[in-house]
Amino acid sequence: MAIRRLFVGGNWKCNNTLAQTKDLVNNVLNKLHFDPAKVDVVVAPVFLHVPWVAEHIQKPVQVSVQNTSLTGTGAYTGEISVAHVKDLGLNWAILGHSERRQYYGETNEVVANKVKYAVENGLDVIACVGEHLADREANQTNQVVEGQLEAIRGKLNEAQWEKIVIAYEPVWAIGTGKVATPAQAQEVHEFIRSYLTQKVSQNVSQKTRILYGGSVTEKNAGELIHQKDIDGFLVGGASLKPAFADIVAACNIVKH
Ligand SMILES: O=C[C@H](O)COP(=O)(O)O
Repeated sequence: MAIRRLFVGGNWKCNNTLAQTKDLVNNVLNKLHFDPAKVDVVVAPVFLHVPWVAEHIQKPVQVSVQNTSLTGTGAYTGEISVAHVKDLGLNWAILGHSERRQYYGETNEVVANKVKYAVENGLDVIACVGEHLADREANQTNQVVEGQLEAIRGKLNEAQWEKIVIAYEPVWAIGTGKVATPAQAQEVHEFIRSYLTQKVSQNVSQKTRILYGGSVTEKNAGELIHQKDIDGFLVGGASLKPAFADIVAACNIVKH
């Protein structure tokens, strides 16, 4: 089995005043202790705070955006293009988060096109997938996740998967305190890995990091990270707190 470097993403969503962001960077993120050979740590502030964070955060913590435009630069009022992200020297974007899908009408097709455009223009992408509670109750979890992955797969060639991290985030577990059990998360992660083996390649399947997201805290991170196919987390609420340091510490390991 390939050894995959673990990954902890902090998705700050639409939270924090600039003062709170500065406090989080100065007092939590710039005091993290981790080995970048073992774990990538990537945080995604609101767009307006990204330049300040990018300038003041200490490496090896990296900075991501939470969305990018489907288009390049030009007459697209309100959008932020991949070129703007690259211009700040940043390399990461979260795309297809369920909140983008749910509140901003991003379909599988839109998400896949954004992923393709971002990857072709040099970004690494945290591509989010996950089912709603009704899907899970109707035993449709795998079908929903497969549909989301199929749309993305249709736009990428095999080499481009090197720039993809998948985040499995069951919508019913996001911000609800209802974390998936380690067994529930592992089951879907295993499904995603086997999807990659069958539909892309064994090599991509072994190399691609698959993150879990949904009510991850310092209390459950330790057990979740030891599941075979969980390669890290995309953390929402807890990434705004000092507890984020404990989640990073839980992932500062080499999994065999
Ligand atoms: O992107 C992060 C996920 O939506 C998880 O959010 P949460 O940790 O607040 O449940």
